[in-house]
Amino acid sequence: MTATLIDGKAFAAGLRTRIGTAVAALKTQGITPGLAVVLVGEDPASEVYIRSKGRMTREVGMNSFEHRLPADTPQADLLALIDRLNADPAVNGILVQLPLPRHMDEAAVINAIDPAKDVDGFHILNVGRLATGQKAMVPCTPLGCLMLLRDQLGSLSGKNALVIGRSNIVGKPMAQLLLRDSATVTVAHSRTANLRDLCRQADIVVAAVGRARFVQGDWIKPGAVVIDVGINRTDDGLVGDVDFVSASQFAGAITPVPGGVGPMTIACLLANTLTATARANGLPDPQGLTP
Ligand SMILES: Nc1nc2c(c(=O)[nH]1)N[C@@H](CN(C=O)c1ccc(C(=O)N[C@@H](CCC(=O)O)C(=O)O)cc1)CN2
Repeated sequence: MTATLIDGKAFAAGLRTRIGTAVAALKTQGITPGLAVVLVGEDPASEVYIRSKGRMTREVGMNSFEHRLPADTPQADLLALIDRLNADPAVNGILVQLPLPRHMDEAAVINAIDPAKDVDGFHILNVGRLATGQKAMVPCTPLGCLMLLRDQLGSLSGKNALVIGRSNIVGKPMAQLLLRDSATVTVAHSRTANLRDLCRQADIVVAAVGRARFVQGDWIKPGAVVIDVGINRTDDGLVGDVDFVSASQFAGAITPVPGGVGPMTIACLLANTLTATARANGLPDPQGLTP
């Protein structure tokens, strides 16, 4: 079998076009969504990501506010900036780019963001709302994976889904979203025994383990849908957590790296900013952008 390629780049472009249309309609009502992105320090990958976020925010017609702080910024100064952004009516979404410098308490910083403006969906209130099936802001990468899976499979109900990785950003919210869609979900991680056997039973594999080419082709159940969240910089360039060449021989469909999940992360950030703007203005959630 040779897998169908899931083109996340094209899907994300289509999503951004729909978002742009919705933003244009909001503007006729005098509402312009605004997204504030905060970068502390000079991590080169983060620099690339926030540049792309700024550019794509402007391309869909939203206002982009970029805040760059030096790596040795005291945490109190970052919290003071977040307070100002929370109070600013022109700002509908706030994102603090991760990772933060080591002297900062990531949870304290994230939980200082107004949950209604938490377009990353990392605030403890949004985490709890997602876990209990309430209306939440949903983390961008797993939301993007869910959109790709639904597009590929239609219904996820009754599918065996294996999430490899238990991070707060991807693994845990991904498991919640799959459960919400009535998949039967297993969460595996670096200490899981018999990972290969678990993988061979999965109709859906979401790999977010952070190890280059970790998931081998012969672990994949023939016909399974494989979503690769990994972004690993190696001597061969950027590779995912799945050994793409061998997995393509077994999977029914698979995301590439680059060009798979990554572009969906930024498109879903814009989707969440639009959703936050609609909610702040008492409007219904935009269609097809929330789980
Ligand atoms: N506050 C947040 N911090 C981080 C998040 C997040 O969702 N919120 N996720 C990642 C980084 N990230 C967005 O911030 C991100 C990662 C990758 C991509 C992407 O488009 N990747 C491309 C490849 C780009 C490259 O060459 O590096 C792809 O996969 O095709 C976008 C956003 C950690 N921090």
